[in-house]
Amino acid sequence: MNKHILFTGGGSAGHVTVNTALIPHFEKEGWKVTYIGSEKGIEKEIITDQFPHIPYESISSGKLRRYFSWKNFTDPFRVMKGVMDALSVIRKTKPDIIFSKGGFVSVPVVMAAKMAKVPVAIHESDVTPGLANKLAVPFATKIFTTFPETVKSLPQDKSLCAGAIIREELFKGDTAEGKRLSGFYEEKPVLMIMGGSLGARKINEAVRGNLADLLTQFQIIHICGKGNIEEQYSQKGYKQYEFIKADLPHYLAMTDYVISRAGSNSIFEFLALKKPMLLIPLSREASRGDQILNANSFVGHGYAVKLEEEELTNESFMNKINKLKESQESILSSMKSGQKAYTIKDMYQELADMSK
Ligand SMILES: CC(=O)N[C@H]1[C@@H](OP(=O)(O)OP(=O)(O)OC[C@H]2O[C@@H](n3ccc(=O)[nH]c3=O)[C@H](O)[C@@H]2O)O[C@H](CO)[C@@H](O)[C@@H]1O
Repeated sequence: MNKHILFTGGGSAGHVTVNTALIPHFEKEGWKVTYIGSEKGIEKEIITDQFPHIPYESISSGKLRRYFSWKNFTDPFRVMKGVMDALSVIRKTKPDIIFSKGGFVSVPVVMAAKMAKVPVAIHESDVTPGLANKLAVPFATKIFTTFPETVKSLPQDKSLCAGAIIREELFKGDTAEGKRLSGFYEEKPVLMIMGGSLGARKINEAVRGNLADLLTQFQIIHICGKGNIEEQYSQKGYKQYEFIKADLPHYLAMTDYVISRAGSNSIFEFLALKKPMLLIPLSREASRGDQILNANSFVGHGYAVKLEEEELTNESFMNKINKLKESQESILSSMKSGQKAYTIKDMYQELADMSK
């Protein structure tokens, strides 16, 4: 009988892309795949769009907030309902292993897996574990991390660094196709701006505030997030997108420099594709500060230039872009001798060995 793996993870694309990287390999090896996500999260759109044939099971899920909200009182009940929903999917589908990429929807699934005695692997992409994965750790059989330093803050007997798991299609981009799609045929270098999978208002403002100056130096692909396209800025050499799906590899292939938030998956993708990057991490005010640690680690390795959001002004933005251009050679040379990560095949083997 075919083996069966159940994936979970969602809330933002960063909690889905590792799953989308692994799913095709499991299918190629003849495994049956099921996905558990929330009814309204971005994971539903990504999974049902890329893998329409895979059963997508929605469960109830609360949001894990670090701030006061009346919903904090009702959400524990949603999480409990989520555990019961997940348990019923697990009992019905009988997976041999569960792989969780984190995000709040994954917590009930990991809890239910322990109750159903199914082995669970979780993957943590950031330097410090997110709240969802922190809650999941006691229920996990094994924990894989992207950054080597993360293992120190986890139970040693079940944690190991696998590195970033990167979608194979990202390496198959075609520069000519990127140029055709964007209509960029000038000699100027291409700058891609990616404000995280959900966009970033402050970065969008800095780009638009300096647009005339930037366009003298670059052709620009600006991924600005859902609802953030501002048509009045559209012009030759400046293309705006809410989110790029299947064509992302082509746009990346023609890209010379990147300006980005410091979400773990994105920055490891830029590293793997050798794109010098200016990182503007999500501030400590708006998050637990994980992106600042991710960015510091990359600056420390010589892969990136960093600008803190608190210091972001039109002037500092342009200064850092100049620094990025000046550092191109040294960044590319650091990237050549970078950390080696697990391949999709290595990760497949680890998970296959863990399954019942
Ligand atoms: C606001 C927030 O909570 N951010 C977190 C979230 O970031 P976020 O969801 O932004 O995640 P990442 O930057 O890690 O990954 C984004 C993924 O979306 C893909 N992509 C992005 C734009 C696009 O147009 N098309 C596309 O396919 C990227 O290639 C990448 O694979 O998860 C990361 C990994 O846990 C964390 O480090 C971030 O702190």
